[in-house]
Amino acid sequence: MTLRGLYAITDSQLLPGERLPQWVDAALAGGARLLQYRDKSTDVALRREQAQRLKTLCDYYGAALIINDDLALAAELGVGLHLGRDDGSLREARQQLGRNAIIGATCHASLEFAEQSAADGASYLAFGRFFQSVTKPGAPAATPVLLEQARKRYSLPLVAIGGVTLHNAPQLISAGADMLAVVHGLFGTDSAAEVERRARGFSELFARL
Ligand SMILES: Cc1ncc(COP(=O)(O)OP(=O)(O)O)c(N)n1
Ligand SMILES: Cc1nc(C(=O)O)sc1CCOP(=O)(O)O
Ligand SMILES: [Mg+2]
Repeated sequence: MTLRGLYAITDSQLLPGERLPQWVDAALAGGARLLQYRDKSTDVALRREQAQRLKTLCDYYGAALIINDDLALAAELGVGLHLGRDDGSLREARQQLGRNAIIGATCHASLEFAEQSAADGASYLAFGRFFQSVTKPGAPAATPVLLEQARKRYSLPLVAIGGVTLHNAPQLISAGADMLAVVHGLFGTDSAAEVERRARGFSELFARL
């Protein structure tokens, strides 16, 4: 699958109960290509059930599901994985999930992290945060210039994350982002129709720029 376009990321506080599948359905209907299940709870049964439900939705829309942090759950469902700097070995994850699995790596604002992640077998390199983030205000800051430098150095897909909105998205795509990873700027609304409208807006930017 081509890693380009909107990368939707879930948030358990923004999407409680039935809002999770409904808002995700809207994001996928609006064109999101990747969906990350990001849930920091320790309720294994609930996480398994929710991830399975999201996988069914992704399959329907032809999108790819990525699990945040949890190699065991990704392996159980046969889907992708996103790992941060302290979330375990990317090499081991690649070995376990196989060469075709999508495995993403957090690189913050560091080309050294990017170098290491590329060598360890990452499918994409994620940089951020580019703007003030409601979801993760303490994440280290990155700039579009870094994205331009990474673009020159890597042919791997580049993901931009952190405070991304429809308003600030074009400058990240112009700087070289292949995917925009978005939580609040996509799901932070009380209306599923608005989620779909935003998702379409992001998707159209990739068609245009
Ligand atoms: C696409 C993408 N990029 C970065 C992150 C952040 O991962 P991490 O640093 O491990 O932080 P948590 O998301 O686990 O809080 C991400 N999840 N997705
Ligand atoms: C999970 C996460 N990681 C980040 C990083 O910079 O590594 S920023 C972030 C939160 C993204 O949510 P929002 O779109 O609401 O800002
Ligand atoms: Mg993590």
